[in-house]
Amino acid sequence: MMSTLGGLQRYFRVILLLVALTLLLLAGFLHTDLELLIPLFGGQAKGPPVTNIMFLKTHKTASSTVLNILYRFAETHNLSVALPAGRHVHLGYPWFFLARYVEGVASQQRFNIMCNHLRFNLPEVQKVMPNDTFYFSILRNPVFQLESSFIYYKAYAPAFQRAPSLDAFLASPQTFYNDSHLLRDVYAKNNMWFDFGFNPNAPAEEGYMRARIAEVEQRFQLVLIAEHLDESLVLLRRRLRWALDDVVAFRLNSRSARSVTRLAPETRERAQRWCALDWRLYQHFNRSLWGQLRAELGPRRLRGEVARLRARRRELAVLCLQDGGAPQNRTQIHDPGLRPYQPGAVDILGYNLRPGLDNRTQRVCQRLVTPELQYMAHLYSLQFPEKPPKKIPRGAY
Ligand SMILES: Nc1ncnc2c1ncn2[C@@H]1O[C@H](COP(=O)(O)OS(=O)(=O)O)[C@@H](OP(=O)(O)O)[C@H]1O
Repeated sequence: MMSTLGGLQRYFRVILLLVALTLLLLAGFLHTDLELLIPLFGGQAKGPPVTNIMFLKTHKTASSTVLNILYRFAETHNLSVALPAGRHVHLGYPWFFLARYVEGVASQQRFNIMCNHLRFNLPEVQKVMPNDTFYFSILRNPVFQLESSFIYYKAYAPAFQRAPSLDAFLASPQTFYNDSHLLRDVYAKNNMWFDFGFNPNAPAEEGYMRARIAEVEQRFQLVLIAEHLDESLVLLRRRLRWALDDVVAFRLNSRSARSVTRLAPETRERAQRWCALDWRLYQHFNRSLWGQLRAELGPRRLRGEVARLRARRRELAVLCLQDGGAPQNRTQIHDPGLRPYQPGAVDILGYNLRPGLDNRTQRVCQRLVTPELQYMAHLYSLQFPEKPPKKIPRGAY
């Protein structure tokens, strides 16, 4: 009798193992999102997808790539976006955000998604966004963020105009940077700190920095890190309970290699000291991201999720993009609607779509590669068909 029971138990274990293996194989074949199966085994992913979201779009931090994710989600789910009013292309930046910078704010109670450039000002944001809004942002290593800003805003920021190079600027920043030019020079010092609504010229005192970082931590449920964008997107996806395809994105708004300057070690150290507030902010949230990843996923699961995200991105690149998926410079992008804004002499890269795509695929692919300004103008026309369409500033064409 005992041996018959033991035999039956073994038999059931083998059957269970076979069922689990079959499910895994099927999921692989059908590209099924395994997390959809996780609730069956008592895992996470409870509740509907999060649809009320505020993304603080910091500058030169991969934020246009994240914005594309949000615009696509808004468009495919018919959600309202708090877009800049009238002919504007951002929400009052570099002034503190005010609710009246949003188109239609008087007639619409609240919006689902807010993600255009603004300087963070919580009480005014709360006038536009619902109480249960998910707040998140993104930071990048301030050394590379500053290097990117220096080239991108060279012709615009007085501090950069006067400096012959970033090396020269950082060797003697006070020669070029003047507090009284703050509005145009916000890109020249602690720009991410400024975007969060803080004073970029404040002394880097420990107590002050700690207090401001605590404020950010209290309001923002997540801060992504550009150097670890895929890991960040895995976590974002978990928090928002979104599908894998919702967070897959191509790299947008990147410069050609010829526009990127290699920095000497002493220039990097100077940049860290010059942007000490940003440096502290970045270090804190980089540590915090990895702490959350360890606690919520662990290294094996994280590796798996990142691999799936990258595999899907490669698949979409093969499906959608011409030229083997490599980003192209402005003269090589055939469709003006896909050509990103080009400030000054910088070469900002974009993509060409593969010709002959069927309508549905074309729509999916086009959304993935539409630059920020063109996408904003498109959403604006959908949301406000009665208003004159947004004009894209010169430089995009
Ligand atoms: N996926 C991913 N991973 C890492 N880095 C990325 C990614 N996507 C964009 N980028 C880089 O982000 C820079 C552009 O940042 P933004 O889009 O925030 O710029 S902007 O403020 O909206 O103009 C720009 O940096 P630079 O090329 O150094 O200028 C992009 O290359």
